[in-house]
Amino acid sequence: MNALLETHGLQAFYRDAQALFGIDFTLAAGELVAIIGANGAGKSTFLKSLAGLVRVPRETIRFKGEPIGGLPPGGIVRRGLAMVPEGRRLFPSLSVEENLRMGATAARKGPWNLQRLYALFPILAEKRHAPGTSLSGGQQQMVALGRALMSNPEVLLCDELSLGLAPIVIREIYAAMPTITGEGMTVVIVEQDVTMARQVSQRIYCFQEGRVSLEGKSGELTREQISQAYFGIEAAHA
Ligand SMILES: Nc1ncnc2c1ncn2[C@@H]1O[C@H](COP(=O)(O)OP(=O)(O)OP(=O)(O)O)[C@@H](O)[C@H]1O
Repeated sequence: MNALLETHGLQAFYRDAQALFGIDFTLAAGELVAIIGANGAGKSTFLKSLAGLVRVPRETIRFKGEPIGGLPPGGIVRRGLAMVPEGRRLFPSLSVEENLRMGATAARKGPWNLQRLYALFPILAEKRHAPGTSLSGGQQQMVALGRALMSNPEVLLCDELSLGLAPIVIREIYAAMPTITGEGMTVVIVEQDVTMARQVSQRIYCFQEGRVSLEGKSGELTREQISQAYFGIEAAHA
């Protein structure tokens, strides 16, 4: 596989506490890859490492062959990786449109602009002048996703888009993925909803206690393989 993004032996720490223990990961251009795993498995830490929010050694992450580990977050966005953080993190004092414009500060060229986003999520056009935090959870997630797209990334990193949302709203958000990937975007999602992860992704990595416990094509992994990798062998036999 020709890797667009790869990690080799990626380790990450919070002070003395180790959260990742040598993650090997590859992402080809145009793929949608899902990372699943139980709470505390290290999924968010992994995405944050890719986005420059957790400092890691330079050589452990390569984007287009160039080492980018530990670069400042702004430099990583300018290179073409954007993250949709867990919990949306909108700017509370800004309107929907102002929140979206904040994503465009990296000034990368590409197909995404306000007009395209409003076509993707028409409700955001209706609410463009409302404070971002006055929206429903699902609408806020659309703003968070839109804000990341406004930087016209090559790789979109999504941390738990479905967190706290009703199933119908989760489906609505994920319905936008084919349009997003149709533009040639490469996507990594962290997703607790394993059924949704299997449906939307081509490949899955399962993390367990800071390590990759399973990797494979989403359509080929069995439920048993996934639950063993997710919960650990003892729980799977319990
Ligand atoms: N800011 C932090 N300071 C110290 N330890 C942290 C911090 N953030 C995460 N950790 C620890 O790192 C490990 C991995 O956490 P992480 O949030 O990456 O897991 P996760 O798989 O994303 O879980 P969740 O689904 O709950 O978000 C856990 O042991 C967690 O307690």
